[in-house]
Amino acid sequence: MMNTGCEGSSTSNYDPVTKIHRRSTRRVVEAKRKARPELNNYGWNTLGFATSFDLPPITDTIIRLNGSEICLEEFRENYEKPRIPVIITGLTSNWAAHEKWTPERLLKKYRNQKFKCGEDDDGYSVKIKMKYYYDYMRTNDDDSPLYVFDSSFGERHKTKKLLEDYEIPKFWEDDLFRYAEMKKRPPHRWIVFGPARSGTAIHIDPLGTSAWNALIHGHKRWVLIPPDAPKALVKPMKHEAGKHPDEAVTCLLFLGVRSSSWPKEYPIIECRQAPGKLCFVPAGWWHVVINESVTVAITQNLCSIANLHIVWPKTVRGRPKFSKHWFKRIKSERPELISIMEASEATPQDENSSSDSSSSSSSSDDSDSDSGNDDGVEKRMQVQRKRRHSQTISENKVACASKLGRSPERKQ
Ligand SMILES: O=C(O)CCC(=O)C(=O)O
Ligand SMILES: [Fe+2]
Repeated sequence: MMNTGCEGSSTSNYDPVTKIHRRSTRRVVEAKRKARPELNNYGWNTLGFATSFDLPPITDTIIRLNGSEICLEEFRENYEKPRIPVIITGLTSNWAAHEKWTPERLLKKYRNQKFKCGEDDDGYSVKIKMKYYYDYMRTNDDDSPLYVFDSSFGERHKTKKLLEDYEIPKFWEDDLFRYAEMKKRPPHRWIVFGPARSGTAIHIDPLGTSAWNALIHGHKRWVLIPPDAPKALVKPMKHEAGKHPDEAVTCLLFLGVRSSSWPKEYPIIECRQAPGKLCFVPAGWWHVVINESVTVAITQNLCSIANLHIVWPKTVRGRPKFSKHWFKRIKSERPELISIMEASEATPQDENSSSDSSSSSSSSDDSDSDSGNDDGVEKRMQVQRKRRHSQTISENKVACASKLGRSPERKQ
């Protein structure tokens, strides 16, 4: 493990028991208090997942493609339009990120830069310096650790160079949100890094967008569930969710419990993602993602021609002010698309859309997430504002965990 250097340069700052610098401990404690105050008394490692949480063996059922062998039209017709999730190789081989985004190199270069690792109760970002988070990533034993999920790295002077280390792959260059003014458009790109057991709870991405998620370092496990699966099937009820209702670990335990009775009409896709592979999540698909180890990834959400008919009505409902601005820009830059937008408003909504308030995204506010919030729907982190449940179901969880460990039959 690399020497992170002494904060304050005094060796007395180094705690040989925790193997981290004392200031890291303090900063992490502060971030945790703000991001998840409901765990202050309960504790972050109470469930012992660091030693007991095992993912079941995987039956990897996702379609894999070599992106360098297919053209945009093929991708659009065969995968994007029919909304089929795929893992794509061959799109990131020339990215500098593969060299530059190891945890160690990120630490070295962005040591004193702050990244967002949560939101407080009032919706403000909780940020932590890379050097403290790095210590945390390599030493924590939390059940569901803090996760860096930062959408403004590309706008900050000291971190915007990260944009040079990757490029938008050819399949998603035509993101129609790019016609909106940068300051007005919804958050659309995130650098994401975190340790084992961190991840993203089950959600549908906001505003009917699709997403690509390119993994640079480590391994992720994905579970993807078709858009028409009812929320009650995919999400744990409050009484089943315990202290981590909106965490990836809980969702995976819950889906494991459900595996034997899973209805065949909603076939689950599971996969393991390795570095250099990119996961395409079509509009409307539920997904839960867990990191098997320390991972570093970049993800972007977009509106393409293929999902404009889904995105537009949701944007009108969810971001009325922005939608007016965007409509004007599309009208002047891509007038041929206006008919798709107008027709979509008149057509019945996509599968989960009546409940899509619920389905929508990581924002995962059950009451409404991609509707009714016109000023900053953050893809993942509004989840954290909803974590105010206090049921104790640890016995249930232990039962779930052991079942999950034995039961790989989640695939259909
Ligand atoms: O890498 C992850 O944790 C998943 C991210 C995700 O699903 C999202 O950004 O919407
Ligand atoms: Fe997502």
